[in-house]
Formats: sequence, structure tokens, C-alpha cells
Amino acid sequence: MRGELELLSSFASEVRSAGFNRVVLLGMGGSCLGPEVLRRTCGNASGYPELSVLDSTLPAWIEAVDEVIDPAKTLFLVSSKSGSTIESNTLYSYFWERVSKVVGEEAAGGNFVAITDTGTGLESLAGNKGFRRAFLNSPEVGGRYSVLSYFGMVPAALIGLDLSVLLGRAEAMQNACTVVNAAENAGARLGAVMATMALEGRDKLTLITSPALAGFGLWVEQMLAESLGKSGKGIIPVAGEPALSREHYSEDRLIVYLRLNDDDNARTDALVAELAFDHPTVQLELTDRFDLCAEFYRWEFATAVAGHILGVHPFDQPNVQGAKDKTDLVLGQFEATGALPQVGAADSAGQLVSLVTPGDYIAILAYLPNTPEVTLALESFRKKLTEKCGVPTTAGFGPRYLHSTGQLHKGGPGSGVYLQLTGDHPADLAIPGRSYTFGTLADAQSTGDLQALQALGRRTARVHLGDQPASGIQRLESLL
Ligand SMILES: O=P(O)(O)OC[C@H]1O[C@](O)(CO)[C@@H](O)[C@@H]1O
Repeated sequence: MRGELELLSSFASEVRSAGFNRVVLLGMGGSCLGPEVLRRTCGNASGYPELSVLDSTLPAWIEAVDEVIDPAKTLFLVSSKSGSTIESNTLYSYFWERVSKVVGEEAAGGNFVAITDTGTGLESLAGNKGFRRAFLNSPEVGGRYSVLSYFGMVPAALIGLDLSVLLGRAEAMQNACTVVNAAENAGARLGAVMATMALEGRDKLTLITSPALAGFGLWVEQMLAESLGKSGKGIIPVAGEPALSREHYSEDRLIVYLRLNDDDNARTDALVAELAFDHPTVQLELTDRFDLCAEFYRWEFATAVAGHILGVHPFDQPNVQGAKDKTDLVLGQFEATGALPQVGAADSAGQLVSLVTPGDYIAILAYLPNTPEVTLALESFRKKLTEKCGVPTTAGFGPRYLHSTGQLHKGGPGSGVYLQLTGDHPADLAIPGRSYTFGTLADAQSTGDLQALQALGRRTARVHLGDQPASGIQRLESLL
């Protein structure tokens, strides 16, 4: 990427002078989580467009973006390594139509940029439709390892982040990961610790961060879960967990504290100091927010090392396809009959909780709007679940988690207990060129994943929360 700095900075200037005030990234998993963490952690420089990352098929998520943009002044990054991911493709179709209606079909390409691998259908589409630019990556870099390539660096340049500084930090970490003595190698050391601890039964890697780094968990979840959660093995990333009192942290935890110098660390320092009495604890120091890129590199390296120690291939994701296949079947059924299939009897939330045993984790799979109310309700629910059941919880929004922890759920150890939460779609949205809506697609994805989990004999329950998801979660919590 060093050699591309000039190109990226002149592209960022071109976008600013063209009058774009927003950049919307359409992508999933490794094609969007790095940029989302950079956005949340570093924000955009003044005078640069704001970045929104859209990685959902839920109509409520799409509407929340659609409502705040002026399509004529928005640049869309269609970001997909394979160029064939259903979420990115349908979101592209939707926003292509929106922009075309405003600026005309002929001119719409000026509002679109492709970030993809060489030779994909997305590269051809970009050429055929006259996209402003296509940034082509090497297929040798896997999706979740791509944040330091065009996938992360194009959006970072567009929001005015100093790429030279970001890459400098990554390069410094790259050097620190060339040290031959593993104990002194920044990445190998972390990888060896997390894998060894997992083999000793501490497979719940509990990430605690300074407040400004809270977003990092989103990226690291995919890194660990998709890279290591296979062949019945894995490390369970526990991120964004509400703080609990000491006695509620089970013995299967490794604590990793990502600490940003000069942040408001009083609460996290105190929590980690307490937990360090009972659990092995790793503390990683960041001098400022740009060190995020050093951490990206460190964790990529560490994950590859951990894969070697655990005896799994860190660069594939063999079980993701299973849920995609089931979703295709469900959509096929919808197209043939006009209705989605009924899901076979899953347990109720109460029954599910009664099945939890020590060493498990509870994963909340939320196909819900990501409003502050829902987020708060989920946080409180997670706290209560751990207090009641004594095990860690994870929480992911669907379909985002399908491209992150979804691999671990299906391919990892059988210690997961899965609670799927779904809701109504009060205002559904059509997908141009398809016979189903976004609401139907999201429902097919939740059904497909539930079926995939059930087919593997995983413990599951689904609860439909209607049109008031936040109060639905509160109701569930009150039943515990
Ligand atoms: O960049 P793509 O090809 O759209 O894929 C998105 C994500 O889907 C997966 O291939 C599978 O979930 C991830 O590994 C990847 O990051």
C-alpha cells in the first residue's frame, strides 16, 4: 500500500472537489468491519465526507442510511472481494436505482466505486456501468485479513485519515513480528498465549478495551471466529460484554485488555486489575488511536500462529457456505410458493437457558434494528444472562454475524447456545430485479442460519419480538 499513497490521496481530493458529502460503504465481513472500526475510532477529518457502513439486509438498517443521505451527493463503495456476496449485490442494486432516479442512469456510475479482487463480476460491472473507479486487490489476501489493503485504506483516505501514519504503525508492528524468538515477537507471543490458554480450557477470549477502542471487538470477532472456529475447535471472542462483578467471570476466560493511553481508563483499569487476580491477563498498550493499525497487524499474525498451534487452517471458512446454501433453499421455496417455510420447533428462550452448563457460551443472534434502545436492551439482557447462567455471552446483529462469528457457531466447539431474535419489518423495501424484498431476504437468512445450526444439533431457540424489539428484549430479561 505504501506505493499507493499518492494515488489514494489524489482520489480523496477528487471526491471532495466533486462535492460528495457522504461515503456509504456497501459490504460484509472483512470488506467492511475494518473501515467501520477505523470510522468509529478515528472519525473523519474536518472537511472530509462522513462514512456510513451498511452491512445489513434489514429494511430498518437500509432506511436509517437512506434517510440521512442525499443520493446525488453520496459516493457508494461497493466492497466485496468475491463480488458475489448477496448482501452487497442487493444493496448495490437498491442504491443504483436511487441514484439513477436523481442523476439519471447515464451519470449514476460517477457515484459508485468498486473495491474488489481482479477478475470478479464486480470488476466487470464497474466497467459496464461506468463506475468512477475500481480498486483491484490481490486475491491472495483473504477477506478478513484485508483491512490494510484497498478494502480498509480507500475508505480511510476518503475520510481524511493520514494513511502514511496508519501504515507506518502497521509496518512497525510488522517489524516487531519478524523477531525470531517467539517470546519476544509481538504477534507470535499473543497467538501462542491465546492458543495455549484455549487448549488449557480458557477458550473464551474476553476483550476489554478503553472506551475509545470499543469498536475493535467487531473486527477481532471475525478475525478469531472465522479463522479458528472449525473442526470442532476454536477460540470464542467475547467482545462488547457489559462489565460484571468479579464472581461472574467464569474460569474459562483469558482476559485481553486493549488500553489506549490518555483515554478515560479509570473503570477499565479497575476492572482489569480485579480480574487479573483470577484470570490470565494480557495488556496491550496503544499510544494513540492510529496504533489501531498496528493492532490489526498484530492480531492477524497472532491468529495465524494460534491456528498452527490449534491445528486448524486460519485462512478458510468452510462452514459459512452451509448457512448460505440453506438461505438459497429457503428463498427458492419462497419463489415457488410465495411464503417462507415454517421453522421447525426450536426451544423457547426459557428452555434454552435451562440447557446451559459450565463451559458454554450464549450467543444472541439479533435480526433487529440497531437503534440505541435495542443496543441498550441487549446489553442489559447479556448482563442478566451471565449473572443467571454463569457463562459469557456474545451478541451479533444478523446478517452481519453470518460473515463473522457464524463460522465458529457452526464449525467450532459444541459449547454454544444460540438465541435468535427476530422482529417485524414495518416498512419493507423492494430489491430491484428480484422477486423478494429485503425483509424477505433478511427473514430467509435468519431461517437459513437457524436450520444450519439445527442440522448440526446445536442448542437453539428463536423468539419473534414483533414491532417493539427493545421492549421485547426487556420482557425476555424479566422472565429470567
Ligand atoms: O468480500 P466478500 O467476498 O463480499 O465476502 C464478505 C465476507 O464473506 C465471507 O467470505 C464469508 O462470511 C467472509 O470471509 C468475508 O469477509
